Amino acid sequence: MMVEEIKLIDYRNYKQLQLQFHPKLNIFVGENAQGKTNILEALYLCAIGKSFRTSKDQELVKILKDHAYIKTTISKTTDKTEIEILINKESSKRIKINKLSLTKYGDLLGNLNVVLFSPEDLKIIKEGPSERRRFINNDISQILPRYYHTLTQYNKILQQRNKVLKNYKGKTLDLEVWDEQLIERGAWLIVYRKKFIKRIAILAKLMHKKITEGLELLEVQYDSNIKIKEEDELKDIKEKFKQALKEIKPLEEKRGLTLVGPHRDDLIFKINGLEVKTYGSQGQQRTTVLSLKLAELELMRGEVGEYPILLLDDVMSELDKKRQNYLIKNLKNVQTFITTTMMEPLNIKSQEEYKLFSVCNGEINRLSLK
Ligand SMILES: Nc1ncnc2c1ncn2[C@@H]1O[C@H](COP(=O)(O)OP(=O)(O)OP(=O)(O)O)[C@@H](O)[C@H]1O
Repeated sequence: MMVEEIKLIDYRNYKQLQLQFHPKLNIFVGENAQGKTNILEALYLCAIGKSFRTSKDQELVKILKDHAYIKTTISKTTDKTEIEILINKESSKRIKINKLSLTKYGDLLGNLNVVLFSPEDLKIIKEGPSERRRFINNDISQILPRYYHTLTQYNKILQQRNKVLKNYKGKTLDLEVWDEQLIERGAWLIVYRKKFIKRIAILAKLMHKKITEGLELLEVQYDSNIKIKEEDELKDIKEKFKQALKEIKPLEEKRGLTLVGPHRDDLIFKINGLEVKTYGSQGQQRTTVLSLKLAELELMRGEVGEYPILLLDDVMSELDKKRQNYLIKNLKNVQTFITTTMMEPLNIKSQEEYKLFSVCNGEINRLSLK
């Protein structure tokens, strides 16, 4: 799939903008704080429905304005889709697909698939489990919108269950109603995470092996606090989740919190048997993320039948020459959007293969390289 065109009105530092994109490679070059990432953010917003930088939609509206408008035209092998988002500073945003308003924001997912790679992604390796869960959730939700709906329901039930636990005053607690619902949704989420992680692990291992010319073996493992096994199916997972809740109940009553379930899942990354988070060098951590991103592209293509678009926000300068070349070489069939402050690291030869845009203070001009 590809984005043919974007229109922005009063979005971030753009007053009015209309751009036609190249089907393969689009490069945004400019100094710091000119509006390069804002373009990538607008594309991401059309795919996921929220920014990757803020949870506050009002921040996306140009200062001193009341509304922001974003429109993208997406073309796929079989059809075209128009996504429009109107953000009002005072109320929630409105989304339209082919002129029809969406009632549920989750229905946006799957219309435009995206993989984002930014320096922030190192958090997937370095920081706490919530970053890794976000990575898993974002990806599966794009491939399988039902996953997003189930996750939303699970989180609501979890909140309610936690409220009951928090108000526990030493009486016998009857959590059965909450447990049933939690297990129903939670086990389903675990099944899909298990499938997703198994596939991403195979692909990431392959990518990593190629990038490191066979020197490093990358393993991605699912770390669930419900002791599930490879062969477990939905009914086994439900049973184990139920048992785990039963065993942990006294501690949950003491702590006033739900302590087992997919909201506590994690991922483990290992290179040649050693955990990347603890023992990996900066370079190994970056390469692990690169392998993961390339794996995401392949996985989405396998599921959706078309490559997602790829947003590379300021990451090229962080990779060494070998990895940059590997990345560019592997993106032949993927519509890619790159932001950069310098052109040199990109090492792209033919002008036919890309569109180059210069970004300066919320204005964009097309450039050609001499
Ligand atoms: N709501 C807003 N209204 C007006 N301007 C905004 C708004 N939000 C951000 N900006 C401006 O957008 C610019 C930042 O844009 P962006 O994050 O795209 O920069 P960039 O070109 O990617 O920079 P860098 O190379 O430093 O990452 C800043 O000048 C900031 O003041």
